[in-house]
Amino acid sequence: MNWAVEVEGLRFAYNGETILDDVTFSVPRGEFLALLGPNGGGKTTLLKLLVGLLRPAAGTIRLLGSPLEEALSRVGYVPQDTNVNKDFPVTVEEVVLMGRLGRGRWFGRADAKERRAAAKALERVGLADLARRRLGELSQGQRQRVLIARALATAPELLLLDEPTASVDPSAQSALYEVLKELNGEATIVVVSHDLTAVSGHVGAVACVNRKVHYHPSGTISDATFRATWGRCPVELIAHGVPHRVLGVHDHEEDRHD
Ligand SMILES: Nc1ncnc2c1ncn2[C@@H]1O[C@H](COP(=O)(O)OP(=O)(O)OP(=O)(O)O)[C@@H](O)[C@H]1O
Repeated sequence: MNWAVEVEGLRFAYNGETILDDVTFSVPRGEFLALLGPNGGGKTTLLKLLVGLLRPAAGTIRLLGSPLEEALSRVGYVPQDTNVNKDFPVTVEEVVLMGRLGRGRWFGRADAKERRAAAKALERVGLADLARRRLGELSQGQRQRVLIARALATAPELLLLDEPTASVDPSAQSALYEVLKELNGEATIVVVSHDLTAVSGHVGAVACVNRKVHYHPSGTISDATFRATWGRCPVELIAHGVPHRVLGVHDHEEDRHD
């Protein structure tokens, strides 16, 4: 099997408090995987481990068939926190170019090819008109889209996104998932999301993260896993009409939904 992500026996603790415990799962290349789970379950921590921002206490991580450090140049990462220093004088285009240029190069020296790649990435997230604007002048949702464009500009083989649509309005949200779906033709995608409706329409697989990781290749979560992850049957999490392909069939559904 050709794997995009291989995690084995992963353990991580913050200040002695175990956040992820003996986590083992693999993601095949070409997958579109959503990481779901309760607040504080460890989703962001897991992504940070996958891009080498945190080091595990135990276990191994391989990406794209190579040890993590060797693969990172082929991996794109969109972090959750898009807050920037509003006075930092950097334009939208420059931020996107930062994704493309290697270490030791200044973004002022980008050549025409790199600028075209940046422009194309901005176009894909619907921000072509804002290329010359200062990042600090943008709304949070727009900044989130700039960070996605920065990751797209590197043409990653594996793209990891941490709640990329958290501050994006509903129409831009589905547009972004369409972009991700299109990109999925070229890259394996792992996205953290709380938006089950958006997730259910687009992803192929889901993984529930809460100290452990339960991977579901078919995109269906069983009632037992839901309980193990959220600690209860989360009937209130089920948006009406969300396909059960993602949510699975719940014991109480017939009683509580009409
Ligand atoms: N820098 C840190 N120092 C200490 N504890 C941390 C730190 N960052 C996160 N934590 C703790 O680790 C746990 C997991 O946090 P994490 O952000 O990975 O969860 P999450 O599943 O992404 O949550 P959410 O859905 O709220 O974004 C939480 O209990 C959190 O308080």
